[in-house]
Amino acid sequence: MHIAIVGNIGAGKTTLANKLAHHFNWEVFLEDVDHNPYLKDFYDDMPRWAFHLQVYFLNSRFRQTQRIKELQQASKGVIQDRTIYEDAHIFAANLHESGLMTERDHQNYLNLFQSMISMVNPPDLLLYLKADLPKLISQIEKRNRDYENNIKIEYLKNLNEHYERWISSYSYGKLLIVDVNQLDYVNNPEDLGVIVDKINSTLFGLF
Ligand SMILES: Nc1ncnc2c1ncn2[C@@H]1O[C@H](COP(=O)(O)OP(=O)(O)O)[C@@H](O)[C@H]1O
Ligand SMILES: Nc1ncnc2c1ncn2[C@H]1C[C@H](O)[C@@H](COP(=O)(O)O)O1
Repeated sequence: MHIAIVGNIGAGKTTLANKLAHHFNWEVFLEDVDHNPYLKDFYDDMPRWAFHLQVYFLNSRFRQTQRIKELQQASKGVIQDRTIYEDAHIFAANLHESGLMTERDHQNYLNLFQSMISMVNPPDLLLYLKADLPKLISQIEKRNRDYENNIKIEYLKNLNEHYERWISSYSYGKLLIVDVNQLDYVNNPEDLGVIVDKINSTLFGLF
């Protein structure tokens, strides 16, 4: 079983991934943000570093999907924090449309993505954490990563629009949309229970 949690920056993916992995006693695969050699430079100068960052994320996410495949073959459950699909359909697409990645770099990137994607298994369940801008902003502030302090509201808004479009056409497998605007699964165990029930119902038909 493989559940992938998707959503905008600050939506609460990592927090939920850890809690669900604990609840189901499954392996968790997180994004390795702290060792990313391009992220800080990217936020300082997006046009300069967009392509480098996307290639870095694509490769690290692809390697992760191959490790997830091995665990699935061993019948182990996996919770994944963010997917390779988001890199291409959300982030790279947004950078290109916003004029922050050139047509040439975007085409080059997409060719690489197409070569890789045929070797990626979609998750059994895609769990989309839907959050409005005020929730995203307050949670990014709460996390307080210095390089994210200057993220523009427009950037988050554009990403949210890409998420809405992508999710409305997602067809690789089961999909669960959870509106997290009013949920606080950090402080309220009942809110985590609401999500666990929805997952059980979508995946196993329980409840
Ligand atoms: N539903 C929630 N309610 C309250 N705080 C949350 C919620 N989800 C996440 N947080 C807090 O918001 C911050 C960002 O969450 P995080 O899981 O790192 O988001 P993401 O991985 O989607 O970028 C963290 O400080 C986390 O404790
Ligand atoms: N593909 C990506 N392009 C640009 N930025 C990305 C990409 N994937 C992740 N990021 C950024 C967004 C955040 O600043 C960090 C971590 O993501 P988070 O949503 O907080 O888990 O990396």
